[in-house]
Amino acid sequence: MMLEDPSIKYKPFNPKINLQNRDWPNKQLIKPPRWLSTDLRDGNQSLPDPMTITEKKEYFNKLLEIGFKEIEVSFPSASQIDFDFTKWCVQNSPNDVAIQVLSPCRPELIKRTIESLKGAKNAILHIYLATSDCFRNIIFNMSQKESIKLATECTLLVKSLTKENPDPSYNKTNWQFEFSPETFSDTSPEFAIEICEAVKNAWNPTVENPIIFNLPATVEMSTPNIYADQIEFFSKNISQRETVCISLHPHNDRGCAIAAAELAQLGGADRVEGCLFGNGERTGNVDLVTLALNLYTQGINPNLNFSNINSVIEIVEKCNKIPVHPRAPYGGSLVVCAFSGSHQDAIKKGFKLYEDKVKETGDITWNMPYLPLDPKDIGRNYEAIIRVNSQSGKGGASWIILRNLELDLPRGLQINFSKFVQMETEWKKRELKTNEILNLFKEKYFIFDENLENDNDLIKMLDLFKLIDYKIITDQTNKNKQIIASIQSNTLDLKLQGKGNGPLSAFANALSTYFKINIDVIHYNEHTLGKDSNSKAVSYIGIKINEIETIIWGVGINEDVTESGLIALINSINFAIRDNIISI
Ligand SMILES: CC(=O)SCCNC(=O)CCNC(=O)[C@H](O)C(C)(C)COP(=O)(O)OP(=O)(O)OC[C@H]1O[C@@H](n2cnc3c(N)ncnc32)[C@H](O)[C@@H]1OP(=O)(O)O
Ligand SMILES: CC(C)C(=O)C(=O)O
Ligand SMILES: [Mg+2]
Repeated sequence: MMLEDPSIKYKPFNPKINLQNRDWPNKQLIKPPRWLSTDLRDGNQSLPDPMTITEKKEYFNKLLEIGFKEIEVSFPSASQIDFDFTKWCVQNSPNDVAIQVLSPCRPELIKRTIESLKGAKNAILHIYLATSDCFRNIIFNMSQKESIKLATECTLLVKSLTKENPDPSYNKTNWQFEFSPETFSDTSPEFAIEICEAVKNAWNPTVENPIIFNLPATVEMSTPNIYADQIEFFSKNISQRETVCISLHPHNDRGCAIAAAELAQLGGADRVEGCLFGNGERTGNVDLVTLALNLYTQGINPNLNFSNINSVIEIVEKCNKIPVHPRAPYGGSLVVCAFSGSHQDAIKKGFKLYEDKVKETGDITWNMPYLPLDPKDIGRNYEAIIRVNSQSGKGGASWIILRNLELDLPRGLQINFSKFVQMETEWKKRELKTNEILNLFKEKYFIFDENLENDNDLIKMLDLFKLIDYKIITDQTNKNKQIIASIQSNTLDLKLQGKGNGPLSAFANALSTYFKINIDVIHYNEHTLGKDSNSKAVSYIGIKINEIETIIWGVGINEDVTESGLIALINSINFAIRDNIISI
């Protein structure tokens, strides 16, 4: 049960950090960090079913494809799979990629770990020892002094077995060394410096080959500004800073890992360790996809390529056996979808302006309501952005019609169609899929293809009038038009005649006479469909019958623009017959 007064059980985190004049709040991120993927180690160790070798290989190859140059591939002393996979990496990783492996500060495990790297071109040997009071007291019963001694001895052991190892199987490797004062986020800042100074002295790094101090938020203890302070304090107080690479390893216990990683980079960090989509112990490691794409949307190349994010998600889900959350930043399946009407309206208008601007000026600067990233940049198409349910407005359905049928519906027709869509979503109590919307549109406005059997059955079932033939005669004296047209339904075969100042008004008059109604053409517009010489024309017509307020819409498509208008008019009559506005 939650306590009414949690302060009797939980104390506020206070790292007692002595940082005067902190610099990080005035800085901005201007370049990407060195990235390390720990998917195959920290991510893997947190899975209910750790990856098989086959899965690890597949994952590793995807990490290479994304562009990772440092990959923590295993904990070789943990299992034969990890050991064997490390050996596979030694054989198969490209020359410019460093494989990293982890071992606790336990000499026998360090020896086994280094064995797995025999023959590697580039390797990072990573050891860890928890340094916080809590861990030292509860787990190891070790004083600060004893911890420094163990860390130093283990570093010297690593040194003798790696960069100072005379064995030719080891001395050709380009060795880097990483030390993690595990639980750094809960460690006294002064003690973190003290133990890292001892390790640094033991390793003896150079500017060309710096030591990596990985400063993990093993457990996220506080708001991200505190982590940034801890990193800035470390960065300002560690000696020979130029021989040190400061690495971050934020976990996400409080849900702030992204912010912590970003602010801590401002605090002076050079490198970030994390996992794709934030897999990892408990609430996970920091999500490298989000960090990288956050940089990208600020105009900074992150050096990681997520041009085909779906292929990344596929591998991550398959190998981790954990789904990527539909709302995961950037990658989640629902992230580039708008269901709500006002969002759809804004996105639709934004796209229209953007596409026109690109066409006219070549300027591709992105400035889109609700979409911080162009979905195409990560391999997503625009079709899926707008989806339609009961929360949608006219813009959503008309976007889908535009994108799929190339029909740029006039506003009045959009409003008219959206009422049918609304009824359908409420009746079905769910989202309408693209095909359902397209079929609904075709059915409501009779956009049938006579070459399709199904469509032909519908034409017959609905008893629609079709335009069979027509002739336009121009009166040479007053330029008026006369139309002689044949229209046909299942039961009727009609020859109609009418006059007007154009083919449309002549046909409207012919129909008015036959149906004994008054037809007013209130709206007409047309555009071409497609871009080649065989393009068809589409016409949209809005009519009023007997001065009734409701506008009845018709759509017609034909190679000939005049004929498309006549078909649109016939379809508006079909619409009126179906809705019992006129009877035959
Ligand atoms: C924060 C992190 O993610 S750290 C990485 C954690 N990852 C893993 O643990 C995955 C792989 N681990 C394993 O396969 C196993 O735990 C092994 C092979 C490392 C060790 O297995 P075991 O020898 O059976 O020991 P066990 O797992 O029970 O570990 C506890 C022992 O290690 C000691 N230990 C724990 N952490 C550390 C450390 N950082 N440095 C040194 N010793 C440590 C404990 O004090 C304990 O010693 P004790 O048995 O004398 O009390
Ligand atoms: C081993 C270390 C770096 C770790 O995973 C952690 O502290 O979270
Ligand atoms: Mg970790």
